[in-house]
Parts: sequence; structure tokens; C-alpha cells
Amino acid sequence: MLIIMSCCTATLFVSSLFFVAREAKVLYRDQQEYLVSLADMIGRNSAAALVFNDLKTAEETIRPLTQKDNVLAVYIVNKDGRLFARYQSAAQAHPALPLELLPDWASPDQVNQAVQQVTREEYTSSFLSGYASVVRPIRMDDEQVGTVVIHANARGFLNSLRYNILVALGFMGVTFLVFCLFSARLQLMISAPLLGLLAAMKEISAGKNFALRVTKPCDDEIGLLYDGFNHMLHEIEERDQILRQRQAHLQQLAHYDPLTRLPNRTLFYDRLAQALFHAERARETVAVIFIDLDHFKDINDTLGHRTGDLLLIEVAGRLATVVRSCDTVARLGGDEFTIFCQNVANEENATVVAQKLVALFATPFRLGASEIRVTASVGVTLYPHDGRTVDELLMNADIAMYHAKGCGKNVFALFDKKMNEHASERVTFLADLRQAVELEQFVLHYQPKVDLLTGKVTSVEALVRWMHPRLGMLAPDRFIRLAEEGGMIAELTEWVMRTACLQAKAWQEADLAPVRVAVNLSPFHFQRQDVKQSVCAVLGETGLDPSLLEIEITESALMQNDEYTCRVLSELREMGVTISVDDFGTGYSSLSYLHRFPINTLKIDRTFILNMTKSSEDQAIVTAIIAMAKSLKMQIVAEGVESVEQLETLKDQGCHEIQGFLVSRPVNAERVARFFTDEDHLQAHGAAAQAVPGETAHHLVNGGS
Ligand SMILES: Nc1nc2c(ncn2[C@@H]2O[C@H](COP(=O)(O)O[C@H]3[C@@H](O)[C@H](n4cnc5c(=O)[nH]c(N)nc54)O[C@@H]3COP(=O)(O)O)[C@@H](O)[C@H]2O)c(=O)[nH]1
Repeated sequence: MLIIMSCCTATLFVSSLFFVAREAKVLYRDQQEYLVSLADMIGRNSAAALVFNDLKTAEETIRPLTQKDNVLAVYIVNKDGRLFARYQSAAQAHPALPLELLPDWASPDQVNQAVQQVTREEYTSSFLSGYASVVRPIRMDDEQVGTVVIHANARGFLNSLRYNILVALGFMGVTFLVFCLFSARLQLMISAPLLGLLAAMKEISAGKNFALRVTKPCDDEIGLLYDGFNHMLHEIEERDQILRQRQAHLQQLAHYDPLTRLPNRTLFYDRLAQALFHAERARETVAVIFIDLDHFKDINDTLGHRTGDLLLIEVAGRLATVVRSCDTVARLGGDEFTIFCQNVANEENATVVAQKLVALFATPFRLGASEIRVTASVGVTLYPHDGRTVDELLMNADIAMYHAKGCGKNVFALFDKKMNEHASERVTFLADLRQAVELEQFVLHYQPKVDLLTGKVTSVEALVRWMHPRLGMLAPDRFIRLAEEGGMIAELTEWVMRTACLQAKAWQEADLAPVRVAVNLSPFHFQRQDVKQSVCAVLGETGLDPSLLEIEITESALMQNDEYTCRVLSELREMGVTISVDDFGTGYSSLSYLHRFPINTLKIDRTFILNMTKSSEDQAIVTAIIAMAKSLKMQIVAEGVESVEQLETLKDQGCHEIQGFLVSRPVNAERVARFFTDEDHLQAHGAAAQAVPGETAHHLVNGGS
């Protein structure tokens, strides 16, 4: 704008200057011509007066000039060079003129000098100084008879010049003003849309609102610029949306459990830390609750992971109904859930929440067509009483939960400092077990299975015991689960299998009747290890005939990953190994499902045998299992037979074999070998049963052990 305005102003100035100068020149010429014509007219009129030395006429000639207010002085000089006639204006101030200074009797030289002086440039063309003069000869018949000198002021010329300059300046000013207005308008036309764009850009970048759009003011280049801007915004908005979606997804993944959509461990820790911070200032109590489902692993193993997942989702939904909106329910992983409740008034209130949580599991979970019963063990700890940090509180809630599990599950426990001792005991116990596996601090006891028709021992079950250096001989219930959790079960099972096979081989070599030995396989081990490979290795190592090895797997192990299970069992069967299903009836398997597996034997769980004589339902279950197994051409073993009454009922039902304290408790290898005779081990019980069944059974149990 400045450059354009400067150029235009300069152009205007130069052009105005040019026109003013041109006008001045014309004015000057007009003025000159006027004076010359005036002088010539005086010369013509006074020529005769000069010739005839008629002063009066000459003065009359110049008198009209005195009326002209621009004429300052008029001099007529005769041919002798003397001042003949003169007129000098007294009214108008003017500088001293050369002839004015001369007296009437001045000599011709003086007059001539003065005339010469007037003739000189400064007096003839000094318009700008405000005066003009002309010197013209007076002629008569081509002879110069005198000279006329006129002095005039150039006020008219100067006024005209001033007027012209003023007009030019006025024109310049108006033009400049119009130009300024026009250019301002022009600038507004260009800059207003750009400023609008700039304002929109600032608004968008401040509010990060990329959904905003600008309305284009015209269809020219600026309109195109607006279109481009909107297009750019559209692309940014799209990318922004994708970015936000991805960020939200990442946020979700980072802070929420994808299965249950509950907060995960990270978010729970974060929220609990904040809650503790708040509680510290407000002097409030916070309850931290740890919930673990009982036997969830079995459900997962038997009904599959899909069902397990559905159950976890249902559990998550139920847990959320117990707490307030300000509390947080989270899933730490697996079947472990945590809750913290803010501003809990006292321990009683925390107890109420824990009771409600346990009660939540009283109603079975309906998953599709099936109904699942699951319970939970709940541990509760309180801030600040039991701990001040997130880690401490969670650890104590976990300890309390383990304590609840130890108390028989499906209960809650409030943290007590004494529980810490139990927890550290567990850690010590785990370390002991690890060492025991390394040092092979175990022994095997064997329990015979007896054929109900012949009364002879068909096989023995190898049952492991831990010879703990401090605690003495420990039953497997005390350490099998721990070995599974501690990742030692495969090593332990291999030891059991190798020892049992070596023992069976030893019995065979001692010319005892060949007895099959049964080994328990943990479902954990079965699913995660190459079972076939370890069985082959042990058989190869010990040289035992595969037909003398029996593998017992639980019903739950059978149900998980059935394709894999079926393949492994078939391979073992092909090798000649006998396959038994342990604890049958406790799982969730459909009876018709069994025929798909290469199973030799079903072992009816001892809980059914125990109640069989008292409960008609258990009796019916046993009858059904026996009938079904027979139709599938499977061998039936009844576990936990303790009384003659049970023995007789099983006989009547057509059960094939029994195992239990009635025959013998699990005993060491030497003692169990006494059963490997042709003797009918049931005959005595039959007779005894007639007499004093309870006593006989008791005697045998003790004797067997
Ligand atoms: N994975 C492995 N599991 C094993 C191994 N050794 C044992 N176990 C499992 O531990 C559980 C407990 O075993 P245990 O304490 O040895 O108890 C066995 C018997 O003593 C008991 N039994 C036998 N007869 C009776 C009876 O008449 N009454 C009664 N109350 N109990 C009786 O039953 C246990 C054997 O049961 P089962 O295996 O189902 O045949 C137990 O689940 C073992 O399986 C191992 O090496 N690996």
C-alpha cells in the first residue's frame, strides 16, 4: 500500500508540477505580450509627440495607464536620451526602479545606463520576484524616435500561478484521499477474508476443534483458499478421529481388562493410590477386598476356557452390583478380583460388604443352557489399620483371602497380623518342596485294588508321601496343589512314575505275580507336558512291560482340550498302558461323552461310595455309572470302600473291583507285596461281615496300614 501510494503521489506531483509550469509559462508569455503591446501602443501614440517635442500629448498618452493598477511606472525617453515623459505610481510599493531614481534633467548617459539596466534580464523576466518590465523602441517611419519603458507588477501572474498551484494541490489532495479510500477498501476486500481465515485458524488451534468449517466469502482465489482450508480441516479431523480412536483403544487396553471390561491391575493401583491419598487427608478408612473363585481351574479344565470366560464376565457383573459408584471393582488376572471401598465407617461395614460378596455366589450362574455353581473366598484388609500402601494392603488382602480358602472356602476373612505368619509359612513350605523334589525326599505307598469275583489283587495305586525333614510324613493333599502352583508337578510325577515302575519291575523279578501299578497324573501336568514322551522314557529306563502300568487321570483332566487328551490317551493305549478315570462322578462330564476316549477303567469317586448305603440318590448314581460303564465295556473300580455293607452292595450292583480301607490303607511296598498271593482277600470280610462287620473292617484297616 505504501509503495503504491508513494508512486501515485510522486506521479501526481510530477504531473501537477508539469501542468503548473506549463500554465505559468503561458501566463508569463501573455503578460509579456500584454506589456509589449502596451508599450508599442504608447510608442505609436507618443511618436508624434516626441517628434514635435509635445510633452503634453506624450503625458496624455501615458495618463490612461495610470488607471491600470498593475502598471508601476512608464517612461518615455526621447532620441536624445533624455527623460521626456514619466508616470510613477505612488500607491503601489515597489523596489526602486532604475529610471525612477533619475531626475528629469538626468544626462543622456545616465538615462541610457538606466534603460540598459532595465533591459537586462533581471528586470525583464523577474516575474517570480513580482515585477515585470519591457523596453520598446518608439518608431516613426522606420526611424527610432524614442524609447518607452514600462514597469508593471506581476501580481496577476503570481495570483494565477498561486491559484493553479492551489488547484493542483487540491486536486492532488482529493485524488490522494480518494485513492486512500479506494485502496483501503481494496485492502479490506483482500485482507478481510484472510483475517477471517486467520481468526478461524486461531480458534481451531486454541480449541483443537477440527470440526469447525469456514464459509467461503467469494468464488475467486480467496474462495479457493477457503476450500483448501476446509479440505485440510476435513483431513485433519479424520486423522484426529482415527488418532483419538486408537488412543482410546490403547487407553482401554492399558487400563481395562478386555474380557470383563473391569479396570485392570494398573488402573486399580492408580485409583487405590488416589483413594489412599484422599483418605489420609480426610482421615477416612478404606477397605481393600481380594476375591478368588474357588476351584475355578477345575471349571476351566472341565467345561473349557470359553465357559470359564463367560463365568468370569458374569462374576464381574455381579461384583459390580455390591459396591457404590465411588468404589472400584477390578480384575487382576485369572479368577482374581479386587475391590476397594472408600470411606468405610468401621470394620463392621467392611464385613457387611464381604458377606454380601460371598452371598453373591449362593445363586448358581446360568451360562447358556447350563447352570454352574461356584463359590469365592474373600479377604478383607483396612487402611490405615492393616497397611498404608497399595502394595501392603493388596498383599494383606491376598493373605486374608488365602486364609479364607484355608478355612474351607466360600467364606471371607478379615486380615489379622497373625495371618502374615501363615503366609510366610507357605513361602517356606514352597521352598522346602522345591528342595524335596531336588533331593527326592518322597516315598511311595501302595493301595491294592481287589477283584470282587476272585478277591485277588488286580493292581496297586501308587500314592506319594513327602518325608519332610521337620514335619514328618506328609499326605499328598498337603503338597500336590503347591507342586502344581510352583511348577514342580511334572518333575514330581516323573519321579513317582519311575519309582512305581522300578518297584513293579522289582516285584516281577522277585517272582511275585505280575501286578499292575497305577500312577496319578495331575491335570496340570497332563495338559502342559509331553506325557507320552515321559511315559516312554520311564518305561524304557525301567524296562517295565507297558501292560503293567496304569495311568489315572481325573475326570476334569479328561474333559479339557479333548482332542489333545484323546490323542495322547490313544497313543498310551496303543503302547499297552491302561487308562483309568479317577474320581469319576465329581466332574461335569456327560456319560455319553466317555465313549470317545480310549478308557479302560472308571473309578467311582469315594464320596458316592461313602453315602451309597445312606442316600438313595448316591445309590442311583453308582448304579447308573456301573450300568453305563458296562455298556461301554469298561472296568469299574469303586474307591473308598470302607465297610462290608458297601462291599456287598457293590457286589450286588455288579461292580468289578474295589479299593479302600476295607482291604488295606495305602502301605509301603514291602507290606503291599503280602497281598500278591492267590488268596481271596475278600473271603475273610464276607465271613466277618456276617459276624461283626464294623470290627472286622476296623481290624483290617489297621492291619492293612
Ligand atoms: N498327581 C498326583 N496325585 C496324587 C499322588 N499321590 C496321591 N495323589 C492324590 O492325592 C490325593 C490324596 O491321596 P492320599 O492322601 O494318598 O489318599 C488316597 C487314599 O489314602 C484315600 N483312600 C483310599 N481308600 C480310602 C477309603 O476307604 N477311605 C478314605 N477316606 N480314603 C481312602 O484316597 C486317596 C486315593 O484316591 P484316588 O487317587 O482318587 O484313588 C488323592 O486325590 C490322590 O489321587 C501322585 O503321585 N500324583
